[in-house]
Amino acid sequence: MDTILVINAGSSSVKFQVFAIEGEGRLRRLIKGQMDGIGSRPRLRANGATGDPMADRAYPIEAIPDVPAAMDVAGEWLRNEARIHPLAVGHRVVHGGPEYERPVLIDHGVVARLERFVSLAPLHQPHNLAPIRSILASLPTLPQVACFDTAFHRTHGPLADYYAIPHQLHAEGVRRYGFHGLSYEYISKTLPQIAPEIAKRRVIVAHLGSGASMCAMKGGQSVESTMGFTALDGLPMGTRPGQLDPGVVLYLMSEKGMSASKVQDFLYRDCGLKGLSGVSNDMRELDASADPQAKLAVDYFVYRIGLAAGMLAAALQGLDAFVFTAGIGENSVGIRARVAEQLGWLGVVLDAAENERHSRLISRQNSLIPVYVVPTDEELMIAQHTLALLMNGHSPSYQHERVS
Ligand SMILES: Nc1ncnc2c1ncn2[C@@H]1O[C@H](COP(=O)(O)OP(=O)(O)O)[C@@H](O)[C@H]1O
Ligand SMILES: CC(=O)OP(=O)(O)O
Ligand SMILES: [Mg+2]
Repeated sequence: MDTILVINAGSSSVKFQVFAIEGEGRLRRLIKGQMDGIGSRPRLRANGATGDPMADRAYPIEAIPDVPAAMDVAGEWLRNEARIHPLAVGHRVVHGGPEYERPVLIDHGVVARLERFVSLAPLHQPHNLAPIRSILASLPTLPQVACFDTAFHRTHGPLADYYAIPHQLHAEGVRRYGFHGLSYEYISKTLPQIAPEIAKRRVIVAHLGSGASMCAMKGGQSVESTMGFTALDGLPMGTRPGQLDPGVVLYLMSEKGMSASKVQDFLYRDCGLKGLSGVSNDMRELDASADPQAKLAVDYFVYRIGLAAGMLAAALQGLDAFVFTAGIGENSVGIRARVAEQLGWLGVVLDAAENERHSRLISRQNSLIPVYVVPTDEELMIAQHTLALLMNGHSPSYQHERVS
């Protein structure tokens, strides 16, 4: 059977899926797995096509200290236990820089170009490129496809793409790229099946995971996002601060004597929920904690989502729906309830019972803005792009007409 393997390394997880290629370019999911809880409670889980469990193993925190260790365990399981020999491999690559506005077949030249963005996504890009390089070395003829977090946002107009800095820097690539694009693309493709009329209008999608961002969509296209040049900006995250006055960085360097690489490590690994709470980067542990700093960190997370919603609603000049997705958005009843409360001034009225049930629609009938929970599937998007490149040699660009 011909299969496609998809690898998605996030900041606290390594996700993978295997799809069978069926007639007329259809895909059927065979395996869905992840090694998650990196840095808190590492756990490998994999399920087969019908949700049947194939693996469920917990590891001590020291056994899986980081993403490369998680990647090794997941890779070993796929090779030695699941015995996967794919026809092609699709990879999530977080940063595509200014030149990649659609998925691309990988060769050594592509890898070299993507290496240039390692410093712009140090939590992700090295881990995205490591399996690509290792497959290129061991199986050089196996087709590999890179799918970018940044590509979906290339529909942004200039006002959403520029910083107020000299133009030359924009020309060099210092732009507001935005991330989590594969997740937003999935929501954009799925929403027309859930709410066809609303999907054509103004929607805010909140991707709340270990990394977190929000996207303003008009007619299914991205017009604005909370993330920018790197995945540090916008909402507070597991270990990243979100929006920060650049003066804080200057202070760390000039007053604290921190080098650029120390500051980088600090901003990517020691801030966000982890830094503010001093307890954990994991929302589940913060929810369960009685520590007042843990409470402050959760309050801050909810507050900043509310602020970002105001900003994105302004970008859209109104709002027709709000969507929750990703680890926290799909699973945390409490965070969803608190965010909905923050959105009360926009006319959001939560249905507490539907929220508890994790229903697709969690707002009441009299809510001015319907609120949805849509589980994301970045791996399916990657598999579809990989198959499209295998079959036609190209994948659709997002650079359709700009939405004004
Ligand atoms: N039931 C839950 N309640 C609260 N948070 C949860 C729950 N389940 C998962 N999460 C959060 O989701 C995060 C992982 O989200 P995910 O989208 O998988 O992240 P990433 O892809 O960035 O690694 C975890 O860090 C955890 O905080
Ligand atoms: C870009 C980013 O933050 O990704 P993740 O949420 O998977 O860590
Ligand atoms: Mg993720």
